[in-house]
Amino acid sequence: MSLAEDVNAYMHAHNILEITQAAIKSAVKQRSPTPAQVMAEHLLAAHRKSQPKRPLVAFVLGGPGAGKGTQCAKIVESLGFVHLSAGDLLREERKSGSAQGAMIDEFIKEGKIVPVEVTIKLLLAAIEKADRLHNSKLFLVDGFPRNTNNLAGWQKTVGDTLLLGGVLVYNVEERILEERLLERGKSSGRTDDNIESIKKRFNTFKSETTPVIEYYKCLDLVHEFDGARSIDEVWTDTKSTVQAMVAKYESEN
Ligand SMILES: Nc1ncnc2c1ncn2[C@@H]1O[C@H](COP(=O)(O)OP(=O)(O)OP(=O)(O)O)[C@@H](O)[C@H]1O
Ligand SMILES: Nc1ccn([C@H]2C[C@H](O)[C@@H](COP(=O)(O)O)O2)c(=O)n1
Repeated sequence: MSLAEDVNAYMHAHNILEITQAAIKSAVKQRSPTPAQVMAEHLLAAHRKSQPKRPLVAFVLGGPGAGKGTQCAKIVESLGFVHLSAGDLLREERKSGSAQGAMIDEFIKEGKIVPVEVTIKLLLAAIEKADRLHNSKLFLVDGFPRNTNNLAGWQKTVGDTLLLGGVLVYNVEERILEERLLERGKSSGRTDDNIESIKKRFNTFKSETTPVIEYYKCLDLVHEFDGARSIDEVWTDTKSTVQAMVAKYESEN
């Protein structure tokens, strides 16, 4: 095959003429003073759309009892997300009775954050299972990343293979959180819904989770909510934020 034939075959196989013409059309249509930029953006968007869809992840953070699980349940019901709670996965793993289970038990009672190697394995297994069995593409990762160790583990293991659409953060003052958790503790059976563990969890949230939220604020990914309002009021804001996140994801992917 001659060089010219080889080039023609490559251009034909990859639709290069059609792709280029569409990029030129969009620059001309806009009468843009910077056509190269418009064409580059058009080509990039076309490339993104041609790639397999990366799942969308929204992290959900806030103090203990801020209403993360409550709002996640509503997002699942109304917007079709899969909800993965790091705390629930750890509590489930604790039941295994292994040495790891005993370690998790101790960390939870002490309000400390379990090393990320344990948590990330559980989260990724759950994401892969939902993607494989149900082709799920929308995930809420609740209670993660809780500290810089969680954050570094996510970046190292997941990186850009999943698309982080945003971080939902529920703000509620400690006095209200304490009331909610003590009330929940009457029936939850949780080993950390008692006043000693609650105080430790508050300290961990302030010293370890707040810096992670600040980090994501710098990346302009944080959506904050006043979580002290009624469940329905918080939901109204949550719903519109998550709907906008999904709309952006669908249009760009
Ligand atoms: N907006 C709200 N107003 C009043 N009570 C609420 C509100 N949201 C949640 N609750 C109640 O507060 C308790 C804690 O809520 P939830 O379990 O959703 O919080 P969480 O942030 O997931 O907690 P944790 O981090 O401890 O798992 C529950 O009993 C729930 O019913
Ligand atoms: N990323 C995480 C999430 C949770 N844990 C442990 C420590 C928490 O106090 C506990 C309960 O979590 P919650 O249900 O309140 O989200 O689980 C952790 O170590 N790492």
